[in-house]
Amino acid sequence: MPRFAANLSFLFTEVPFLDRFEAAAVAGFRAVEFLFPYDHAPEDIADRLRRYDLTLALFNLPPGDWTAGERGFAARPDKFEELQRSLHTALPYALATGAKRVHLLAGLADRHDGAAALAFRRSLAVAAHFFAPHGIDVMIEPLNRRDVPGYFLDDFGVARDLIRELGIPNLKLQFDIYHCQILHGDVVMRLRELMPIIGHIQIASVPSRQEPDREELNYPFLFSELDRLGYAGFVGAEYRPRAATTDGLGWFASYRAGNT
Ligand SMILES: O=C(O)C(=O)[C@@H](O)CO
Ligand SMILES: [Mg+2]
Repeated sequence: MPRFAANLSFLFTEVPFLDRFEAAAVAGFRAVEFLFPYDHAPEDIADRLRRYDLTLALFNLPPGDWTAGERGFAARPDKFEELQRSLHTALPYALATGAKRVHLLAGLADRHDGAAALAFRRSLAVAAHFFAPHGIDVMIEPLNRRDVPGYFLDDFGVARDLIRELGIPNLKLQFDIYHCQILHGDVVMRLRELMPIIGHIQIASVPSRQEPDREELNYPFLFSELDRLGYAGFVGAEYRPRAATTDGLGWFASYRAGNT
């Protein structure tokens, strides 16, 4: 049975960020993830995790100025120093919380631009080697072009080839099923092919990015496929609830008891 993590940047937004940990625990989650913890001290986040007996599955490295549209800088040759600083910003959060996965955002850049491609490879290697001594895996996640126009990493095949070519053991794929379905479809065949390099999975309905209980994808089938494939990692619930978060947790009810 998949181990679900509530994404606290998307779910339980009815309450302030630090109160979402309790809300997730009360709803039956044993793990959480979120985009950015940087408005809070690492100790405050670690305290909430301890208090509610939650595992932090994943968080993102700093993205730059998110409200101004920045989406990271791994593929930005002009922002290599910022990328290096971002690793040092994130590390205390990972150490304080015990998180074993971080997501490295690629940034907005042309995938066919040679300098951007080179910068991306270098950033992946630098980030993976930076986190390796701490037992932390670095994820890269292809994002669909409709939600994030101009994002450098918008193809699962490109991500796969890069991870395989670089061959760094703690560099892995963040397989967001929502993005995969929009970009390529054929989700099950891709899960089967890519399982050896997948470090984290996320879910949402397609196309609305809401609860994984209707629309294009048959999530109960996908969850049992993850079991058949022996996936032992986390599945992040990264969707925008249609109404109150707790009203939309019907999809989770039958998994709740087994979510240890
Ligand atoms: O948008 C997504 O999907 C994510 O997982 C985010 O972390 C990208 O910023
Ligand atoms: Mg995602």
